Amino acid sequence: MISDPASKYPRFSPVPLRDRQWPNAQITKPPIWMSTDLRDGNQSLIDPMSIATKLRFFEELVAIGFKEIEVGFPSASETDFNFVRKLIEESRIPDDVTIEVLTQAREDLIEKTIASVKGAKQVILHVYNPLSPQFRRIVYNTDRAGVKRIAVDATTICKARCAAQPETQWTYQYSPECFSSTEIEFAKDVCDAVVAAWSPAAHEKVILNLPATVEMSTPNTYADQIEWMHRNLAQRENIILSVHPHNDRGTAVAAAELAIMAGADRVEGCLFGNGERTGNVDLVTLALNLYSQGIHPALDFSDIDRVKRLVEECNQLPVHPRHPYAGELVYTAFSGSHQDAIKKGFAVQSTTGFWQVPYLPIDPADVNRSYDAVVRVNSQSGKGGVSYLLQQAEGFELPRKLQMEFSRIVQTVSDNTGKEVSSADIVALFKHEYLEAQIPLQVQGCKYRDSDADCVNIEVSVCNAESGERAVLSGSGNGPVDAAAQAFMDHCGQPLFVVDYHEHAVGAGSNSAAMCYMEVKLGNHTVFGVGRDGNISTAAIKALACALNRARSNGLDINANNATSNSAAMVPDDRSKTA
Ligand SMILES: CC(=O)SCCNC(=O)CCNC(=O)[C@H](O)C(C)(C)COP(=O)(O)OP(=O)(O)OC[C@H]1O[C@@H](n2cnc3c(N)ncnc32)[C@H](O)[C@@H]1OP(=O)(O)O
Ligand SMILES: CC(C)C(=O)C(=O)O
Repeated sequence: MISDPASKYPRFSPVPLRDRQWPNAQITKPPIWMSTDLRDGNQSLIDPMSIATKLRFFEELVAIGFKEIEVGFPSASETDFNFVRKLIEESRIPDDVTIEVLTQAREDLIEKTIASVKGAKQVILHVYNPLSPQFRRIVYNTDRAGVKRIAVDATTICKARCAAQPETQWTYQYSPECFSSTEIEFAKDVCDAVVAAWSPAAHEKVILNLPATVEMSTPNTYADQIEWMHRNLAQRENIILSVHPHNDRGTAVAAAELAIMAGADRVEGCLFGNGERTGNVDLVTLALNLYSQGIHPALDFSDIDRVKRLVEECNQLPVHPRHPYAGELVYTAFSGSHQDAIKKGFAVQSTTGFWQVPYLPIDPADVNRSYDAVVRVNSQSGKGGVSYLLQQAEGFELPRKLQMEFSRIVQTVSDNTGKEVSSADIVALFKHEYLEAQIPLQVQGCKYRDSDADCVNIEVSVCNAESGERAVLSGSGNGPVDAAAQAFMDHCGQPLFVVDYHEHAVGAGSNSAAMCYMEVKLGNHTVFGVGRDGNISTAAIKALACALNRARSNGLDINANNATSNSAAMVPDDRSKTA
């Protein structure tokens, strides 16, 4: 970098438009879309597409809903010429789709281009030449009159050649290449002259396409340029005003949107922003930006991954994982507060009414992306994401404090591995930490004896999973949980108090089970236990046993084999069997 860029890069001069109207405008309908994937996109590829690949892409563009498709530069390559012939000769162009072909403003190239589309029902013939001072001076060594003459002469030639092929319905398109860096009055002068040379019939319109061939200014400046042209062009009523923004500054989408607000009727671009250098404006983003504002773009991206796969295969270029609406990671939240808000958003989101899930501008389902992939967990994640995935995968509804406890366990794993923790990993961790925490105490069953409304007497059969010893623990209380707590307290020799518990069913019908999450105070320790069983009381008793086991594995001194006055001592396995 040089210390004074001002000595190397002149600042862009704005156009004189003080009473600009576009800042107050709103976009209320989609523009006319024109896909130039098979021309501007194709010309920028490392390996340009074969005829077969172009055909696949063309068919996808038709399926998406494009009605105008620039299919190539037939005078530049045999592949493009033959591709256009194939489309026409094999009747592959639907009646409501117009193909477009590009040519330089040179007679020989115009002739070849017109020959390439012989037999087509309707064609947009697109002619361009650069007008800017830089190109006049450096590339073409001519003056204003010189480049204007090229444009007007080419238009006159096109007019005559098209008239000789009347079976085709022609639309003429002229692009003053480098429009955004051309003196604006001069660009208007050439465009007016071109339209006059074509002299459109009453029902006919000429497309004037004003490219930001290289994006050189902030998008508001481009919008000023478009509004200026919109207000000053001589035959505006006979003109479809089109824009063709490139993305050199990374603001092509904004430039296109502001240009529509400024009066543009039509946008040319490529899917996912392919194109020369940093690309053309991304039509997927533009379309889905409209969609997110409640305006149907008239393009179908309801299976965005299918479109993305096809474009990646044809272009041999990947779509960035964070590409708006389509990237692999864009319906994913890693950070805790985002996951929390998304989880809460899904909980309040109903099937009707406005979309209101925070952090997700559109419903992923609308582009056939799955909710399952919405939340992913790494070391930046919090309880929201972890518990969301657990709920999605297994239907477990963890109470808040348990969510906090378990997310710390998950975070330790992700900190240690430095990697994302998958949904399957989270389920396995949860099962290992809680549902399989059956050492030493494993609940085998329970019985109630002589119980009434005020007092439940319970006998819990347990087994020491390490030694195989068994015991029956007895307790009494005002309900099954209270009675079981009493039995376990006596057994482990520690004061035991159930702080909180939460239950719910998972699954349905014969596969349904009860889940119980229990917060237990053991001595000075608070610990969670989780139990799952077909019987709701047994699930609670298993949760209690789980809490004891976890307290012990966390270092709390619990004598699992403790015998007290009202509980049985553990006995070896065979003795209990024979008893
Ligand atoms: C911004 C864009 O993306 S524009 C589209 C760019 N795409 C392409 O160019 C597609 C591939 N192009 C090609 O293969 C070639 O350029 C061809 C086959 C079309 C033409 O090749 P060539 O005849 O060798 O011409 P080339 O493109 O090098 O241009 C040379 C001449 O054409 C003139 N020329 C270039 N562009 C234009 C234009 N748009 N209109 C009129 N004349 C032009 C130049 O002034 C130059 O003239 P000179 O020989 O008198 O100095
Ligand atoms: C031919 C024109 C429209 C072009 O591709 C450009 O200026 O980028």
